[in-house]
Amino acid sequence: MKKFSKLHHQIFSITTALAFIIIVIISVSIASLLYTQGIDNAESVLRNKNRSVTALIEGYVAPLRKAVKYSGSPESGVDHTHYREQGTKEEILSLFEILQKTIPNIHYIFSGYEDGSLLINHYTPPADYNAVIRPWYQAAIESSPRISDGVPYQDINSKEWLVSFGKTLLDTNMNVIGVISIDAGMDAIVEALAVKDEKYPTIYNFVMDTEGKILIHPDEALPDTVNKKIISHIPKAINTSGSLSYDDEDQQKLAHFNRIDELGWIVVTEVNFADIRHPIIDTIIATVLMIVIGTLLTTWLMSYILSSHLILPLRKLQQRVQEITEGKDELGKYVFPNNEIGKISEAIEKLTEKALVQMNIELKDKNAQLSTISHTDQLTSIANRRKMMEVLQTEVSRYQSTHQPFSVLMFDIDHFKRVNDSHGHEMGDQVLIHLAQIVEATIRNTDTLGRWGGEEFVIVCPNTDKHMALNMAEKVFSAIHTHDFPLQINVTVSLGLSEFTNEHSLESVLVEIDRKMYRAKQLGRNQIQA
Ligand SMILES: Nc1nc2c(ncn2[C@@H]2O[C@H](COP(=O)(O)OP(=O)(O)OP(=O)(O)O)[C@@H](O)[C@H]2O)c(=O)[nH]1
Repeated sequence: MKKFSKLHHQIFSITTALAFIIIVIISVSIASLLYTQGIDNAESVLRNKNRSVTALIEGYVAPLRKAVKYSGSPESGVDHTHYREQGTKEEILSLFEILQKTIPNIHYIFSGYEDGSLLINHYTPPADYNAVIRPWYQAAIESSPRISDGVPYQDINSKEWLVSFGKTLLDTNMNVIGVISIDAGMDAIVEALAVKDEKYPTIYNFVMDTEGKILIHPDEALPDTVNKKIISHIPKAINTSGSLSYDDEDQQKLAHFNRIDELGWIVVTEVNFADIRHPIIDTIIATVLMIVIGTLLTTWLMSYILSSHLILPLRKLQQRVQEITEGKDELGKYVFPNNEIGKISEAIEKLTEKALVQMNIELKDKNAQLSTISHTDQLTSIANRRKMMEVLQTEVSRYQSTHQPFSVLMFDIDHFKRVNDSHGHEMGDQVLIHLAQIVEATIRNTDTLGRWGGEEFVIVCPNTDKHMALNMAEKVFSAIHTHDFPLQINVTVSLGLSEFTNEHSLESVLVEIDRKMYRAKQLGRNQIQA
């Protein structure tokens, strides 16, 4: 039972070890897959957000820039070279009015001229106002002949953030005569940049210029500061976009950027790396946990099924073999399973039965040998005293039930000591053997000769009365007298005999015969006392 439990334990251990190997392999593969996928997902979220914000900015800015371009070009029907003339001034202001109505995002549209004058609707500049020294004017001069980059600034009165686009006005000789500029509110852009993401709460967007100076940022403290770390990772090639990661104050960041070079802006969408790592790790833990539980349950179930298919038949087989070897008369019902175990069971059973039969035969032989040994005198090979007692008891019992006569003879070699002393003990043995053979050959088949001890012999003669016993004794005497013993040793015996009667018991008849034999000795030996 213990061995089978061990087998069960081994199957369990092996399958569990296999399960762990499978778990480790699958878990590592799935974890790396999930990690890569998670990062890819986060990158794609960043990319899409960045693209949509960029598209929104471009969509917002495009009409403004077109308006700047248009209002400074001859297609507008206004000739700025005559900006000092009242008619032209009115035409310009009327154009500004129309554009402002057509494009609601325009906050201010105005033009400044080399003489420092300013043309703008609904605003009268102070007397000392000089357009030429204003930042928007300077920016347009710097960018000339193209439209200046979007320059964000905060309105002094309303504190509102605005972005300004300006373009130089040129005469036919390509000399600068002034600058036309449009200011637009940035609320829509700021709002678009500030939109949060549910999955990654730390995602935010911001805009910087090509030197890394932050132009628009949801954190109001950051505009005008320079982010050197990210700008060093962004390629210089114009209108490029891509993903990057960098370390910002112990925070690893993942970012996507989009250069809008006609504005001189770079739109960046970034997220704290920890923010994307956490959900990925959560997913990995949940998945690995499911794999562990699933694999362990499956393998344990398999181990249980395997064990019950393997161990149960083996247990039954063990029980069966035990019943056979213990020699149970009635064996329990046993159905041989229709598989290799069933075949082994049958073979073992046959083998066990065969071995048992063989064992029984050998046992019988051994018992017979043992019985012979225990009833035979080793030297003479005739019955020993134990056997003779049994024969006597049988005869006494028979006598008691049938009253058929039986007689007992007992004889002892005369002066046997002298034989030993003069010829040696081995010669004495030879004499004993010869004597036994002679007497055995003389008596009837139904009589039993036995060695009573030493040089004493007993003959039990069934169906023999005293008269017949005397005849038997004389025959024995004559045989001994006529036999040629080795070394011409003269062998005689003294014999006592009795017929068993009603007055006798086994003990008393033996005592009586022994006395008769003693008397024969005393009367000179070599004689019969009946
Ligand atoms: N060689 C041999 N001698 C035996 C055996 N058993 C008994 N003896 C000897 O038989 C002798 C018996 O001697 P005693 O009892 O003195 O009798 P005895 O010499 O035969 O003289 P009586 O019986 O008086 O005629 C002893 O010397 C025993 O050692 C045996 O198996 N082999």
